[in-house]
Amino acid sequence: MSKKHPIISVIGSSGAGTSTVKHTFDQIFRREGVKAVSIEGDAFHRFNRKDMKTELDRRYAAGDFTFSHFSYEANELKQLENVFRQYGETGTGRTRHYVHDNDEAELYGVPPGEFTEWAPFEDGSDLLFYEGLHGAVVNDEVNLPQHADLKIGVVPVINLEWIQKIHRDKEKRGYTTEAVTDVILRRMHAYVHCIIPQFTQTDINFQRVPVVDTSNPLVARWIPTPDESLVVIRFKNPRGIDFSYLVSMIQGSWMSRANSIVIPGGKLDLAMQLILTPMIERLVLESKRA
Ligand SMILES: Nc1ncnc2c1ncn2[C@@H]1O[C@H](COP(=O)(O)OP(=O)(O)OP(=O)(O)O)[C@@H](O)[C@H]1O
Ligand SMILES: O=C(CO)[C@H](O)[C@H](O)COP(=O)(O)O
Repeated sequence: MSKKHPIISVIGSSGAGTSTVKHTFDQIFRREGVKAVSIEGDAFHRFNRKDMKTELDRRYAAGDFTFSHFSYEANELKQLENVFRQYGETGTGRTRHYVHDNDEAELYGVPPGEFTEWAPFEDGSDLLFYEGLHGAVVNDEVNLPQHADLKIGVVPVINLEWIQKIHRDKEKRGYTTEAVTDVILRRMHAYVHCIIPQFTQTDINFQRVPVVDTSNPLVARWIPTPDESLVVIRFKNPRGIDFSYLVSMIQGSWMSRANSIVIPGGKLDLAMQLILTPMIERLVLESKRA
């Protein structure tokens, strides 16, 4: 936690929708005049695409079938923790980009599967925004949530998460369904051990639930739309959350537990604005007073 230089950490598996959620945050930052600097979790992968393949082959030959981008060891989590710590203390730090596809290659001038050079954050930011796989990991080496002031989980139910990943990886990154299915299978061990434990560390989880049949996610022809889904929003600590205000403002919503509200999928953006804007305002106000 850093009152002076706050950090927001948005955590989700690959294809969960963290980049989509970042868009909503960007709108709030713009409207509220908040200057944020951002980190993508993929910037902290340990290997470029070619070296990752070599490392995977080496581990396979040695009988390790559980290694993947979800594994702690495939990522520079200590470096990430150092960036969180440094930003919290001084408001400075650095990041880079992992380039996934040709569009990003054109944007960053680096081929797909490579990293850009490290570059310092712009000076004078109000907060740091992280979005990625590992922003709330606690293990023997790191404790990331202790540095973050607001932790958000983006966790569609698993069939939907797979559909979102398969469609995004096919359309934007040029992979086949079979290749994405292999990746999902290979990542399952680390999904259970490295990804999901984080969602008990998060302050708020947004869980999209389809209300159409997704029994076979591998053959779904499109991603269930917002109108074909509900979102469960769960607050770790419901104290101070004005549920009656939220339920009255978000048409069609209801409380399913004392700390959870269910909203129609199409109201996700509105719900995020209503819930997150005052939280972000408070973080920035307190940072200016610290
Ligand atoms: N609320 C939503 N409603 C409908 N589609 C969504 C929603 N959230 C995400 N998607 C779709 O799911 C796919 C994956 O989303 P996104 O790129 O945001 O995932 P991600 O978590 O950032 O993935 P990665 O970390 O691997 O880059 C995209 O095609 C996106 O349009
Ligand atoms: O989205 C991901 C993790 O969040 C990617 O799977 C990871 O960054 C590796 O990318 P690629 O398979 O394109 O080299």
